[in-house]
This record gives sequence, structure tokens and C-alpha cells, in this order.
Amino acid sequence: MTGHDIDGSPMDRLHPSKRPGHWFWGSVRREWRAFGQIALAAAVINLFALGSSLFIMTIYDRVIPNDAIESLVALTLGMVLVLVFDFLLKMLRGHVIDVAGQAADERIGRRVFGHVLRIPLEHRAGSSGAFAATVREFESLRDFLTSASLAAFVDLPFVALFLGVILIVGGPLVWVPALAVPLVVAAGLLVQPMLARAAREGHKAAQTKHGVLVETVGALEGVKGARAERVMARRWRDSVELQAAIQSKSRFWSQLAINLASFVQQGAQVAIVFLGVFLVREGTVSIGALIASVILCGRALAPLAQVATLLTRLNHAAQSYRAIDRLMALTATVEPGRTYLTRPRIDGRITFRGVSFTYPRGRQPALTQAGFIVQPGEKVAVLGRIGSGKSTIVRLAAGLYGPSEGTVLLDDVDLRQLHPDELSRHVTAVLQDAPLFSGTVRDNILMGADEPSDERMLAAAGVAGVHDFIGGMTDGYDVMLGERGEGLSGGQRQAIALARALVSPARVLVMDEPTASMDVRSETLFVKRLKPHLGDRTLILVTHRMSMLELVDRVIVLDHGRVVADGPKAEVLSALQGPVADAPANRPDAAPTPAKMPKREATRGHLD
Ligand SMILES: Nc1ncnc2c1ncn2[C@@H]1O[C@H](COP(=O)(O)OP(=O)(O)OP(=O)(O)O)[C@@H](O)[C@H]1O
Repeated sequence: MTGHDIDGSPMDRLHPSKRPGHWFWGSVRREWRAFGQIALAAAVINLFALGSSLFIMTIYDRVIPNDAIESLVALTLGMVLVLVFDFLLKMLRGHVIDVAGQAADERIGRRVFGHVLRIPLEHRAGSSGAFAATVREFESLRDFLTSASLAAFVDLPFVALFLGVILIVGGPLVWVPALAVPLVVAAGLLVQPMLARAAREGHKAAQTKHGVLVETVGALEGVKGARAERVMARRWRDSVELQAAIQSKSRFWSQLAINLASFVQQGAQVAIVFLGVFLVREGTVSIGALIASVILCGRALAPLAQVATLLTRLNHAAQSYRAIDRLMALTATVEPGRTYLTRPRIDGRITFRGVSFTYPRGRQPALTQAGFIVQPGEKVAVLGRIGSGKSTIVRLAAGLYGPSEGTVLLDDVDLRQLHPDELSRHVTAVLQDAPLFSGTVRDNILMGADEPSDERMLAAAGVAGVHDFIGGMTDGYDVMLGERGEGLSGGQRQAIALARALVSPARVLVMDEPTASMDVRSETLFVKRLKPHLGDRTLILVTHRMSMLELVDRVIVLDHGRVVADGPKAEVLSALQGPVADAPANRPDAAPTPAKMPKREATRGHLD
């Protein structure tokens, strides 16, 4: 089956995806023609620069002494031609750099973003803001690749050419730039360790700052509600101050190198004039040769003076490169070159076999040796106190995380052997706080649908109760929502998230407290409508609501990540009746949860 990968490129889901090459060097290599053209242009521009200094030398040495006006006109015309070519070439070079930059930008950006979407959740470390800041680093890499200062690298080999020409026309004058070159290079290199450290620290500080910004802006209402403005403002101020201090340190060292280079460059020109006067008096060099040498000395040292700036930017770019490379090195959920199993049809059996799971930053296991089989078409509720591991069951059954120990199977296939796209066609999950996205209600409902149609949307919206509040609106399903579904109530948002899941014809439906934000009436209606819609699909339902148990025939109870009861609904519920007091506070409709359940009450379909 052929589809489109998440980065938009066509791919074959079921056959090994081809290895796309290195995310950065692969893209740079693809632009080798452009980089070759840029280098060629730089070479010719340097040769033109040589021409202008030789022109001046000829004027002083040949034209003025001989009053050769015709030669002057001819030489000037030639020079004008050179200048026009120089101008055109520089414009062309700028254009090529721009086009190559855009292409690399587009390719690298797409690769990085596509990879971010494929990173297993357990590998995502740090705050969302810091993570986003790392992803954005590719922009500074692009800026470096396409910066004019990169052209200064190409100019470096021409330093030798300019020195050679000074040697030919100015003889001993070449000593001045020959001594100045190592001085300028040394100034640039000496500050590098300090600049590298500043780049490292600056990168970390920028991540922290971005983290605070994203966390605050993402939950502005919550920040205000919790009166956390002062705390967030202090965190922001601290991170801004830290970054500013690091930037100022970095600026100091790079300015030092730049000013030193400029000092040596100007000193060299003064020295060459000073020395030149004696050589002219001796008759060793002509005035024209002296002037040409002064110009060439400036030209030879100019790219070197840029080395300090260039190395500073190189440090930042290297830092960005390393950060993204670390990100790209994280194993993606879809591994290139791997063959996935294909199951066009499934029965819908979910098996947890000795599953233990600890979150990457979890202090203790969220699940310990959890085992059960949910048969095709079976409807099962998962109950338990808060933090007992119910949502973790949902996340593992949907393949969002892989178990630390044991296996989760769909029919008889380990979920990890199925391509994530294939898995999501068979298993649909409604997560707790399932988010909506900016766009229309229609976009949100049909977001993941393989074959989107109004008919399917309306059917799902009817069951989820979306139609009850959207059907009467003028814009209806085209009403625009803000980020995270802004513009709707919590219950309405939840209904849309439910409709999104119900659009899918997946055989297995896993739901995590799907009615938590609904009122009793909406919930009752939902249960009534969902029951016939489910048909022979498998259902795993996490709930705290008693009325939702209407949908299921079997109940699994979790406590501290362990399955402590598993059996027919009536049996398990009656066993739980004693400790109802432990159910979430003040909820008359709350489903019972265990206070103490020392042993498994029933063992239907359980695996240990
Ligand atoms: N992203 C996470 N990182 C680290 N630990 C987590 C994470 N999510 C959950 N946990 C921990 O895993 C355990 C099980 O959490 P889980 O969300 O599965 O509980 P739950 O039974 O669904 O709770 P609730 O009824 O409150 O939704 C808890 O101890 C929780 O602290």
C-alpha cells in the first residue's frame, strides 16, 4: 500500500523506506553545483580585484610618465568592462546563494520536522520550548550556509595569490603582509575557545528562555488563573539576563579579534607605505608598484580580518548542527530500511503480556507485569484510582510508547512490528485531554481520516454529540477554531475529539475518560448513541464514570500499575462495592475503585 509520508514525500508504507542520506550533508551535497558556482564566482571576482590594482600601477608607471592618453582611455574602458562584469557576477553569486539556501532550507526543514513527528515519545526530553528551540536551530545553520561571510572562506586561498603578485610587483614589500597574515590569523584563533564556550552556554540559555516563553504563552489563561505571572516573569527575566550576559561575553571576544585584525590590517598598510618610500628612493620599486602593493595588501588581509567573525558564526552553526544532529540521531518510530509487517485486516484482539513500563522521567513503574487479553469485539473498562496506570494502558495499546518489558500484541503481532500508519488505521485512541488544532471543526474531525467524507463526518459527529451544538450554527462545520480549539467549551472540544476518533473505521477503539468534560445528559446520550455505533469493534475504555460502564461487559481493575481484578462486570463491581469511598471525591456517578484488592478477583483471559 502506497501513501504519503508525514513530511509529504511519497513512500511505500509496507516496504522498506529508502535511506534518505544524511539530513545535512545529504542536502549540502545535492547543492554541490551551486556551491561550485559560488566558488568559481569568488575566484573570478578575486582575479578582477587583481586587475584593478594592476590598472592603477600601469597608470602611474606607464600612462602618466608618457602622457599616453590613448592607453589611458583603452585601459579605462577595459576597467569599466571589468567592473560591470564584477557587478553582474556578484549579483549572480548572491542569487545562486539565495536559491541554494532556499532549496537546502526547504529540504533540511522538511527532514527535521518530519523526524520530530516520528520521534518516539519516550525519547522526547526537556520542555516543549527547549525542544522547539532545537528544531529552530536549523534556521541559524541555513543562515550560516547562505551568509556572505561564508564566501570569505572561498577568498582565503587567494591570499596566497595576492602575496605572490605583491612579491612580483613590490619585491621585498611582501614581507609586510607576510608577517601580518599570521598575526591576524592568530588573533582570530586565540579567541576561539572563549567563543566556543559562549556559543555552548548561549545555546543552553536560549533553550531555557524559549522554554519559559512557550510554557507561559501556551497556558496564558492557566498562568493568570493560578496567579503564576510573577513566577513566570521572574523565570523569564532570569533567562533573559543570563542570555544577555553570555551574548555580551561573546561579543567582547569577537570584537577583540575583529579590532585586532583591523589594527594589524591598517598597520600593515602604513608599514608598506613607510617601507615603500625607501624602496622607491632606492629605485627598487616604482610608485605604481607601491600603490598596487598597498591595495593588494588590503585585499589580501581583508578575508583574514573576516576570519574572526566567520569563526564566531561557525561556532554557533556547529552548535546548532550538533543539537539537530543529536535530535536526528534519535531512533524514529519509522526506521529507514526496516520492513514492517502488513495486516490489511485484523480481528481486533489486544494482548498485554507481562507488560511493565516506566516513563523516561518516571520515578517508579507506571505498569508492573500487566497481563490480559481483550478478545475481538469485546468491550472492556479499565478502572482504578488516580495514577494507577489506566492512561498508560491506553498509550501502550495505541502504540504511543513501547513497553519496557513484555509485549503488547494486536491479534498475534507485536505492535512494534507494525508501521505506525498501519497501526493507527487499526487502533484509534481518544486520549485524556485530546487536543484540537487551529482550523475548522471539519478539519479537526477529518484530520486523520484515510477517506474523508461529509457522510462519515456527520455520522461520527452525530454519535459524539458534535452535531447537537454545531448543526444549528450558520458556519456549521466550517466554523474556525483557534489554537487548541479555542472558542469552544471543554465539553464541546471533547465531543469533537471523540468525533475525530469515531470517523475512523478502526477495529479497536481505546478511550481514556472520553466523557470527563461532559454533563450527565450529554454523557447518557453519548452512551446511547455509541453502543450501536461500536458494533463488533473492540473497546478498551478508561473511565471514572459509572454510567459509562453501560458500554462494557468486562472490567479490569488496576492498582499501583498492577492488574488486581479482571472479570465480568457484575462480578468485579460487586467485589469492589465495599471500597467505593475511594472513588474520586464528591462524584455520585463515580465508578468504584479498589481501596485494597490483595489478589486478582477473576482471571478471565489473563496472562501472567
Ligand atoms: N509523562 C509521564 N512521565 C512520567 N511519569 C508519568 C507520566 N505520565 C504518567 N506518569 C506516572 O505514571 C503513573 C501512571 O499514570 P497514568 O496516567 O497511567 O495514571 P491514571 O491511572 O491514568 O491516572 P488518572 O486517573 O489520574 O488519569 C503515575 O504514577 C504517574 O505519575
